[in-house]
Amino acid sequence: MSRYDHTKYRPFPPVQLKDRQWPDQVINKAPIWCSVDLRDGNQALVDPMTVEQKKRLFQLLVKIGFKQIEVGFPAASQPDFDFVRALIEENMIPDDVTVQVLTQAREHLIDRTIEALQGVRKAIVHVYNSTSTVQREQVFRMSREEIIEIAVSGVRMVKERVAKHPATDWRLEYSPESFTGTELDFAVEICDAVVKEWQPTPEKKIILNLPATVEMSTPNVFADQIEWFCRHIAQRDCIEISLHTHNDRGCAVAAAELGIMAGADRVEGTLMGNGERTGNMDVITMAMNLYSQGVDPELYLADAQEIVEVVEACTQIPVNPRHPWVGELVYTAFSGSHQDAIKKSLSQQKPEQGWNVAYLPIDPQDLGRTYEAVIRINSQSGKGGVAYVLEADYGLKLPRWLQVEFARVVQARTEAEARELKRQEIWDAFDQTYLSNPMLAELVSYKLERSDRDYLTAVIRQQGRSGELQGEGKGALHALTEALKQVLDQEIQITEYSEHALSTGSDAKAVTYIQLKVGEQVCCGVAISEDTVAANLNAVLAAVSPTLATVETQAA
Ligand SMILES: CC(=O)SCCNC(=O)CCNC(=O)[C@H](O)C(C)(C)COP(=O)(O)OP(=O)(O)OC[C@H]1O[C@@H](n2cnc3c(N)ncnc32)[C@H](O)[C@@H]1OP(=O)(O)O
Ligand SMILES: CC(C)C(=O)C(=O)O
Repeated sequence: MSRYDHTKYRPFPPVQLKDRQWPDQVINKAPIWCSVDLRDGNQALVDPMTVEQKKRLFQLLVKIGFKQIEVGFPAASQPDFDFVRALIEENMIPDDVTVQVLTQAREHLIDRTIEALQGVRKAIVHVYNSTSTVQREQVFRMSREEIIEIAVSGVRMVKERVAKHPATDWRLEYSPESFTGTELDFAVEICDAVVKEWQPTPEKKIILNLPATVEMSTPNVFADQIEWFCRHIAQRDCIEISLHTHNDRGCAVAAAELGIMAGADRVEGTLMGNGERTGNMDVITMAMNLYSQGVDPELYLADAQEIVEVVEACTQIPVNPRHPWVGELVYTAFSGSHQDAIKKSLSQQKPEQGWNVAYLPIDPQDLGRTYEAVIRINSQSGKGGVAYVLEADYGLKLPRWLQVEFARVVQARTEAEARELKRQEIWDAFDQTYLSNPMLAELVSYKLERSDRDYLTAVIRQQGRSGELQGEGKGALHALTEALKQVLDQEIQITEYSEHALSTGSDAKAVTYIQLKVGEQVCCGVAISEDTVAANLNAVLAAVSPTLATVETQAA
């Protein structure tokens, strides 16, 4: 019999809430954020953070703008205790930041927790106990009443102890841990009992934190749980409802978002979602989701690279290159149709109309990323991407027909080498193909006499051989093609032509792109020169070079 047997699992029961209101809500302001990186994040690490690592991460959290930071479980270990002491004794906590600490509802742990907080200006003491059916029945083996008693006596112990330290501004947070696995009526009953014991006021609210300790359902069911809870809890005006979602099903952010729509005020989470098992709710993702909707997330995430570096250094967990908003590759398109759309959209942006770029939900520059990294070239890329690179880095605005031709050159290389081509390599390929190929014929000098017709005398060189061409026509280009017709003994027709300035100022250069039909053959040439006429002539010479090279006598 296979162990891979889904029938041993039961579906999560839906919440009976027919008139749910949350689906019509819109999030139009940031929730109260609380970082739990230094506690939930820390407790899930292979090697918990040292005091020094915790200090570094704390400073980053402050810089980002968190006003509430859970700094640890001081009764858990000496480093956790020492870190809280260091924050207080080294005066590291800004006036507008409140530190939060977690403790079980056990007397010796509460004593040690309060001891760690001696002298702090303000603090949130966070007490939890498990309330879910499975924990009550299998772990604690207690009745509902006994579980309520753990919570209420824990809160009472905190209340008695903090009363002895009136100089500190104390707040209480209570978590019915494993809320998602708790019957809703019981979650409300135990929280009502805690609220009654603590006696909060509308001015000094208690925080009731409803954790998806384990994510057990789709986020809409979690939102139903939150809306049901908010409707049934007593003294709602004295309570801040907080969420603490985990990512077991990969929906922690979605659950927190829907939970806010369902009436919660506050969200706990970690940077990049580090935390137990699949992690905590990722604050960066949720904050940037708000930002991308035009809502101020009230967290400053512009130094995304620094955030990634500090988190990686403190957690020893690398950030996935596909991580929402801050991953290395999340603003990069390799695929042709994406590149084409991004290139076209970017060129049409009007700041006064707001950001509206295909495939880029935000402007990467907001998070310190460059447009250069947006388009990278491999065998999935197309002409638009190649053209974008040449324009962004080298100012070349390739006409469409040349984009098509050069993209073939790049495609052949990426396929042959089975790898990405770096931007410099794209330029090198362009340069070698069109500009500095040793077999190209080039103009050494020219003389143009203008009257009703133009008379051109040009000295050219190709592969060490030089010679003179003479022709007349309407303009220099025409005169040169007429001269070349004689030499090559073939019809020459200019089928495409375009030119533009390459830079401005005294060192301005012109670039000419030309497509010719030489006999039945279509050939392209590109030339760059400070002299527009020379650029035009050289582009024609470049285009005819393969044919010219086969003519024995013409330039010898
Ligand atoms: C969902 C969460 O993330 S909750 C936070 C979890 N984080 C941590 O546990 C990290 C820090 N924890 C620790 O370092 C340790 O667990 C300590 C120091 C707090 C406690 O250690 P110990 O007392 O040795 O053991 P342990 O944690 O296994 O304690 C379990 C006992 O506490 C009881 N208990 C567990 N949680 C709670 C609680 N929140 N409130 C009251 N009692 C609790 C259990 O029923 C069990 O009782 P028993 O000894 O009678 O069987
Ligand atoms: C202590 C609580 C809030 C917790 O970490 C959880 O339930 O995941």
